Amino acid sequence: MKSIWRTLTQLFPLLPKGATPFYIGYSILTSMLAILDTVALALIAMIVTPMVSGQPITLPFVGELPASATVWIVVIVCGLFVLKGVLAVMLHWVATRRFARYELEVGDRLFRSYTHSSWEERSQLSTAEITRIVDSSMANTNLGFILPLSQIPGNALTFVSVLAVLVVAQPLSALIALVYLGLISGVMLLVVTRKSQLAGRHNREYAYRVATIMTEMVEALKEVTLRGKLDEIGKVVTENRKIATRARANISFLSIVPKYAFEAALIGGFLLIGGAAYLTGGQAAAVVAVSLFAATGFRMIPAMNAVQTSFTQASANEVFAKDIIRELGRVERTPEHAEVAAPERPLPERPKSLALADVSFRYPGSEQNVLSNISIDVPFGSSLAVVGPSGAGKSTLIDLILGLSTPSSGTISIDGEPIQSFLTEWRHRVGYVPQRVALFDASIAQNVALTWGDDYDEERVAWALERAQLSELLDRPGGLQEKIGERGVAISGGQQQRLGIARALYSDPLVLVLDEATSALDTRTENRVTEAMKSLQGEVTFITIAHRLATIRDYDRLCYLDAGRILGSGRFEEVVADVPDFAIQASLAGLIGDEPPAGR
Ligand SMILES: Nc1ncnc2c1ncn2[C@@H]1O[C@H](COP(=O)(O)OP(=O)(O)OP(=O)(O)O)[C@@H](O)[C@H]1O
Repeated sequence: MKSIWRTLTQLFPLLPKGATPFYIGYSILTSMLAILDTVALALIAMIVTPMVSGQPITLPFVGELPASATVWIVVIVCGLFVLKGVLAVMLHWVATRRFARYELEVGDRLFRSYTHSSWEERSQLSTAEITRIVDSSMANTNLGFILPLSQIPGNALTFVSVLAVLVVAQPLSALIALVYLGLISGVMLLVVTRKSQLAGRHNREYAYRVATIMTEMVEALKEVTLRGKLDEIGKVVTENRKIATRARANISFLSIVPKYAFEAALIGGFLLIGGAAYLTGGQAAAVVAVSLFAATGFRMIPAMNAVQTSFTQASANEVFAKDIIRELGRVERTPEHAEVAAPERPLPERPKSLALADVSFRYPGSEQNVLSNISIDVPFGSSLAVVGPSGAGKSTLIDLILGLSTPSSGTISIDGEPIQSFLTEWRHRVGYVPQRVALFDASIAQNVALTWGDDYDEERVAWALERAQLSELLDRPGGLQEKIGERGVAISGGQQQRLGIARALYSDPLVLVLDEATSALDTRTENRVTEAMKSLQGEVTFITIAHRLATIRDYDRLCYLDAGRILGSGRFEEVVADVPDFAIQASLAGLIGDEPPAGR
């Protein structure tokens, strides 16, 4: 219980403006509805004894009434119950709408924080984790944690006020009911709440593992199928699902246990209270005590049950509330504009050069620099190729140039102004073609324009496809509107890569960054693509990572990276002359004489 309270008090300050007063107001209104219940029950308690004995009825503030007024009092009691029901439904309707609004707002905040976090932070989260944090965590917190807890004051008040009625009418019965029901409640709270907390944690953890394994399996579906690993994955999924489903079964079971335990307790209460009244006042007293306990117990027990159910539900979902606290806490610590700190300036209309000055970079949590003291000047309109062995830091360098990562030290600037000053526009003007183009289940045009709607320029899509030597796709029956399937399964690897090039060209790039962008193309198609892109030279700046050296033979400048340092830079022949390892590669590629330069 302590833990639930702590979680609730940590959560409230992080929720949208107005949420805390609303939740408190909702709790108070629910509690006030409980008063209607109590008034109705108090009326019943006041007419029970006169009904049995046939004496006149005495009501506070009203005075004495004849026994014939009983019928009217019963009508008033029924009216009060109906009124309470109607008001409760109306209140719940308003509340659920408001809760949904808070859920949306918090989800949006979390998603914005994800999209505005640093590239390194963003790339560490899996699809399953993002979905859980942004979508299901707040839904579960709202419906499974806050809503049940806000019902507790009302139900607790019902219990206390009905008990007060019993205290006035039958103090001994009230004392017995309090001790007896209190004991049962205490045991329930201790056992059921703790077990629910554990089941909630298991459910969240193992359901998430299942979602992660599924995503990984789909990513590697071909290899997994070929190696006959689908059954093995099936077993791992089943093991994890077994724990998750068992946890959900436990939550469901634990939420109904109190209901039956309290119902059984009602019978025990009759025996205890009836027995005590019989021993102290005889049979008539026993009948009155049992009738009173029946009237009050039928309200007290459901109220206790509701309190317990609220605790069970809140315990099972506390783990989601803790997720929200952790994530929203992180949002507070890193404001959403962390990445783009200052108001941005427009990018110079005709920028002259991109300069990296003494740039070093290390990944968060890593002890070593991946790039050290990199200085390069790239005049706009020229071409730069980054070459070097695997793991040298080429892709990391590209991420820095793209403005995705920020240097640990040193600066990247355009005409002397750090790229952070116009980061958003800079990113828009960079056309990036990765090794593996990420395609989605939409039309060719949508994939080229990178849009999930229909706000694209058909002519420009066709132009970009033509430049990328992909006009063949326009001949398909559906033309630009033809769907390419999930992850582009309906087109070949080379077509996927050219579609990536078309996507980069579509956005009118100032710089084209190609990361092994033609590796899946046959030599003829690669030549055609290279030739088509050459026509852009002078207008567009090319920055390319290439292992196939023939593609970058004519580049204005090559930069050879090894272990994060530049070992040589200049035109192709200059790097061949300066870097023995590159000379060997060039020789193996048949781009220079059979032997690497003598003495190297
Ligand atoms: N997110 C990351 N966290 C920590 N280290 C990383 C991360 N990404 C890459 N590295 C490390 O940084 C170094 C440079 O990696 P990078 O991908 O830039 O090399 P590369 O030259 O592009 O390699 P390749 O040609 O094989 O693609 C490697 O040692 C790699 O293990």
